[in-house]
Amino acid sequence: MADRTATVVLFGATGDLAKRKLLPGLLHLFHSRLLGDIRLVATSLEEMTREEFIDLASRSIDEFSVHNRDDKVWQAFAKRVYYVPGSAGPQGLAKTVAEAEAEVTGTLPPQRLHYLSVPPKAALAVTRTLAEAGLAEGSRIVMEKPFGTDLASAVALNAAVHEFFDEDQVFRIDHFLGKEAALNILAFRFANGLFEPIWHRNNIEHIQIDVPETLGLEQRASFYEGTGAYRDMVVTHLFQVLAFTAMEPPTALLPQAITEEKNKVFRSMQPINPNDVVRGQYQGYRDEKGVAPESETETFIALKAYIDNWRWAGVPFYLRTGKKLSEGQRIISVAFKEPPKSMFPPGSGVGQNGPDHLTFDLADKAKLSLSFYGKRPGPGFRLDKLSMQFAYQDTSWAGSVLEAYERLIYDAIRGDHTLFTSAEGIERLWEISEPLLDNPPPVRPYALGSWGPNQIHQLIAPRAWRLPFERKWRAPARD
Ligand SMILES: NC(=O)C1=CN([C@@H]2O[C@H](COP(=O)(O)OP(=O)(O)OC[C@H]3O[C@@H](n4cnc5c(N)ncnc54)[C@H](OP(=O)(O)O)[C@@H]3O)[C@@H](O)[C@H]2O)C=CC1
Ligand SMILES: O=C1O[C@H](COP(=O)(O)O)[C@@H](O)[C@H](O)[C@H]1O
Repeated sequence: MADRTATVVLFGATGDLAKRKLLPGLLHLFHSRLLGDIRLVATSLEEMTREEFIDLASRSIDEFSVHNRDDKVWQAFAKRVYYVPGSAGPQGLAKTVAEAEAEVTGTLPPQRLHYLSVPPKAALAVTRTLAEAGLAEGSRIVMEKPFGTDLASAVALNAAVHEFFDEDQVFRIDHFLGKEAALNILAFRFANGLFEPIWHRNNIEHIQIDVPETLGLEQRASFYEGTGAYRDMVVTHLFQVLAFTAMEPPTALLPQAITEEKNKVFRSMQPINPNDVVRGQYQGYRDEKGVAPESETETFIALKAYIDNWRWAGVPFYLRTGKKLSEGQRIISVAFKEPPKSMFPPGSGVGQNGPDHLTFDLADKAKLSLSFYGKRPGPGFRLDKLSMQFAYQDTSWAGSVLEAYERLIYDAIRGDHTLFTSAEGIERLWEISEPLLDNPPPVRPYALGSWGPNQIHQLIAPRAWRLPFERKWRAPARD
């Protein structure tokens, strides 16, 4: 496959995601030579020339790429970039793709990958355009989340997509599943004999999946107003991460095996009870450009979820995410049960700093830590919370990390579905969301830079949110 060329047709090429992640990611894939030659056919609603788009791409890469730009590589890539506005219609698109592929050599035709980086409401129109342009057959299509906005729309969207594309051509992307740190959950759980034997309700008291953001709307008000934090982050990323954390050992590192185990988790999830949900809206949100003055869209959500199976019955999973919060973090905390009896006398410190935790930090510079009680040196028996920590930055692999979108585009071009989500899984997640979507609790205001509305403490009591950490992570040796 490495020498098979690819044509990436990027819809929504002038949008936020394309500028921040996809254009820098495609340049990096081209530079890394993981794939054969790449052509990019960019398209959006904006009327602009090819030169103007290349200029936009160049500026985006300068601003957002995490890799150093090599000018020679950029010049070579820019020659492979084409632009066609949506107004050119299916024929115009087909013509530009033909032009882009005209000089491609090789025994096999280029693998076409259509990336739909467009708002959910535009996805269907784009699939129709592709079919009318004769670009559906033999191609692969990447669909961005959220896949629909509720069960009915997800079912309709899947059915409509299947009119033009077979399921094996469809790659529903969830970039959290492409993050190295998320993949490391699988490695940690299933490549070691250490933790899996205790990874269940007998030993685990609760789990937190906490993804606060300091970011605001970032010029995405029109998208966000109709979406909100639950659809933008929970029904997508946080539930997918939950599935990696909770699933049974898959029989193989293969798409069907992984998808089946994730779907079993989703099937076992109890419907989300609106009484177990706190919705919030940051103060000033309604004054943002593009936001309705009486908007009820939540910019924050915290909830309690249950997986009703043998492994997890009765273990609460607390999920939290929101905009304009105090810190940007992506943390999974696994809280272990405390020992049933303690020989240590009151005042010795045992249990005073919460339970033992295994913590996955899903940041780009991923970390992992295990906290436990240990003895403080000196006379008597004073206990304190200690931890063992691992950071990718401490290893010689730090430079090998592929950004999540790079990894997933690479997989999609090669036809590997392992890290993509299935129609069945998505529909089940909308199904368990119905009670909440039908009957959402009121949105409560929260201060900018806070951790959300006060009600979050009642939601988790008698436990406590782990973020903010009182104790700092050890700084990685290398940065
Ligand atoms: N931004 C992010 O951080 C992330 C976004 N996503 C997902 O990516 C998708 C795009 O998001 P984002 O880039 O933020 O959105 P933007 O609103 O910034 O960009 C959307 C792009 O789609 C184009 N577009 C809009 N309507 C149509 C249409 N009917 N036909 C063709 N093109 C159209 C827009 O063109 P024009 O500008 O000319 O109107 C624009 O280029 C969404 O599904 C979102 O959920 C997923 C993960 C992260
Ligand atoms: O999908 C989305 O994810 C980003 C957060 O992703 P990250 O990789 O930067 O953590 C979020 O800001 C955005 O609202 C959402 O659409």
